[in-house]
Amino acid sequence: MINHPEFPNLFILDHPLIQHKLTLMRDKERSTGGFRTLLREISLLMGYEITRDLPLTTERIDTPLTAMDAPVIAGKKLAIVPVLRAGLGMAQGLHELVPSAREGHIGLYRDHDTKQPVEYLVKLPEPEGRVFIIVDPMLATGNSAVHAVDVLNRHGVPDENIRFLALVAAPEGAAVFYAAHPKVKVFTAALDSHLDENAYIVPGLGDAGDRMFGTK
Ligand SMILES: O=P(O)(O)OC[C@H]1O[C@H](OP(=O)(O)OP(=O)(O)O)[C@H](O)[C@@H]1O
Ligand SMILES: O=c1cc[nH]c(=O)[nH]1
Ligand SMILES: [Mg+2]
Repeated sequence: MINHPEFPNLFILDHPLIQHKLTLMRDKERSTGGFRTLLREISLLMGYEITRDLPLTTERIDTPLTAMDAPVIAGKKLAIVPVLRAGLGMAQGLHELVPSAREGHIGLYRDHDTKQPVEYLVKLPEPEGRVFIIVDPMLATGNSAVHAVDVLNRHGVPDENIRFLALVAAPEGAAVFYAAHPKVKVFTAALDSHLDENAYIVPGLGDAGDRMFGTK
């Protein structure tokens, strides 16, 4: 994991398997089914990386041979919050790692002309004592990511209890997000080159929602 020198809250997950799977996903010939499978797999690997620092405690258990104090994850409970639609594919992978995690949903789409997020659904679990992981494959202008964190703040979740997991980020969006929420750590597999005139990430992977669901 590499902390980006320009954005103190941005971490690049450079594990070879994550990088390899991202390359397969970027390929425009990848089928809808292949894209969806890869998004689940890569999210599982990314989830493994970003949960490395979860605190452990011990619990007394009995093995078939003896009693022991065995390690278990301590403290805060997790909530996974996909930003609809494409975040749903990432949430699936994380749930395989932490089946007991609650799941909230934030429905947003980017307005074609203004590039501002339009909210159409918010449904979230109770905030108390919970760490929230927002998942959305694309962080382009950063407007949707900032909006999603604002929604959680209004719900009573402080920035310290929020993490953002993206697959690909643009420098423009990383800067916008850092300015708005410097305490929220962003984890991504790649920081790409730039945004094009339609605010798509270059080289990117296209429209993540459309590629995952086979829409246009
Ligand atoms: O950083 P931004 O410029 O805000 O762009 C990123 C957003 O765009 C995509 O969603 P989209 O609006 O395409 O909705 P969809 O998932 O329903 O296709 C993506 O999944 C993010 O939510
Ligand atoms: O490149 C981009 C930018 C926004 N949303 C996407 O799905 N892809
Ligand atoms: Mg889309």
